[in-house]
Amino acid sequence: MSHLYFGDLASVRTALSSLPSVDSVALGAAAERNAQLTKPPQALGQLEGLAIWYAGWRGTAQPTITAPQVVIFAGNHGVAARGVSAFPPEVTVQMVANFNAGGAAVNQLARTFGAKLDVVALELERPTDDFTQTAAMTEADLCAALSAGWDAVDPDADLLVTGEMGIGNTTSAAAIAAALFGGGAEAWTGRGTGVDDAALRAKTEIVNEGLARHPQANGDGLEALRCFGGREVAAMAGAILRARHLRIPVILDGFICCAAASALEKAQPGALDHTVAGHLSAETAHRRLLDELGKIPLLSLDMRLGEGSGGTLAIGVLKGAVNCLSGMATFAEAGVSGS
Ligand SMILES: O=C(O)c1ccc[n+]([C@@H]2O[C@H](COP(=O)([O-])O)[C@@H](O)[C@H]2O)c1
Ligand SMILES: Cc1cc2nc[nH]c2cc1C
Repeated sequence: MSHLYFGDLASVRTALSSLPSVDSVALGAAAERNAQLTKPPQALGQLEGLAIWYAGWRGTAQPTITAPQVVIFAGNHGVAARGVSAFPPEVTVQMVANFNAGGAAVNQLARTFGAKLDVVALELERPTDDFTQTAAMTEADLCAALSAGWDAVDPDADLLVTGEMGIGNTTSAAAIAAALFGGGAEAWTGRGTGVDDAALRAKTEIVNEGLARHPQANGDGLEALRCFGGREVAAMAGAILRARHLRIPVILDGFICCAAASALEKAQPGALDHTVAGHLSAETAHRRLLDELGKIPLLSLDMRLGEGSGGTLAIGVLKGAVNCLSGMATFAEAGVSGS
């Protein structure tokens, strides 16, 4: 096997405990610039804070977004054999082919907003173990998935969206969220790709079985990732962590992406300060998860596709916000009278 960035969980913990923080000088300079732009105070609403946040992480008061990267991680889940999805597990590899051929929704959205799209398939022929029987992953599997995510981030990107494809992964995400935030399986289990009422009841029971089998995952971000999977979920966490070390701001996608991000936040509070929530998914527990993370979604369009689609759509909002901060004239420059 080729060299892994994370050889063991101790190295992951080291990466989590050495996070760079925002550039407070750039943050202050961006806020000062924003206050001088030709608009009534706060008239651009949430776009103002959004652009200032981006400027702080990029270390400049007049940033631009010219190299956004979308990465879609794909993985298969042992628990999918329990009938937790409305679709069969082979859809994961079939959709990877569709991403690579340019035929998926996220391909169109990435092109619309000038983002490059990378697809990373993670051992699709070797699903994780069924988490009701045993941990979804070994420590070595978890380190490999986190490393794949870490390695997938382009150091030259100036914005990252992490997305996923994995039949069964709303079951995995529900278990992670329940382990990290409590409240029981009922609070976190939803319809995913669209299961009916009977399948939703069975899915909820499966999440409960998993929680009962892995009590040591409660409140423990890395252990929850390992026990409940999947590889694509852990890889998103690895990518979000790498982006932090590179000071690349991240737009989070839907429920599964936010479950992955939650593992980082639990392991190291503040680990998501370089991220924003791209959208509110129609997966019902996403709102609760965003509340736990203290994130306000940029968009709310009843999307529940995954594959980074909501986060990618939000690139347009962030680009608009940043272009206003960096491109607008000040009152003095434009000769416009202030209040
Ligand atoms: O992003 C979301 O909030 C989201 C909500 C529901 C479903 N999905 C996508 O649907 C798949 C998981 O659904 P399921 O029913 O197989 O667990 C996976 O490929 C996700 O990308 C994604
Ligand atoms: C067709 C299909 C496309 C997807 N894209 C992300 N998750 C998905 C799940 C399904 C079932």
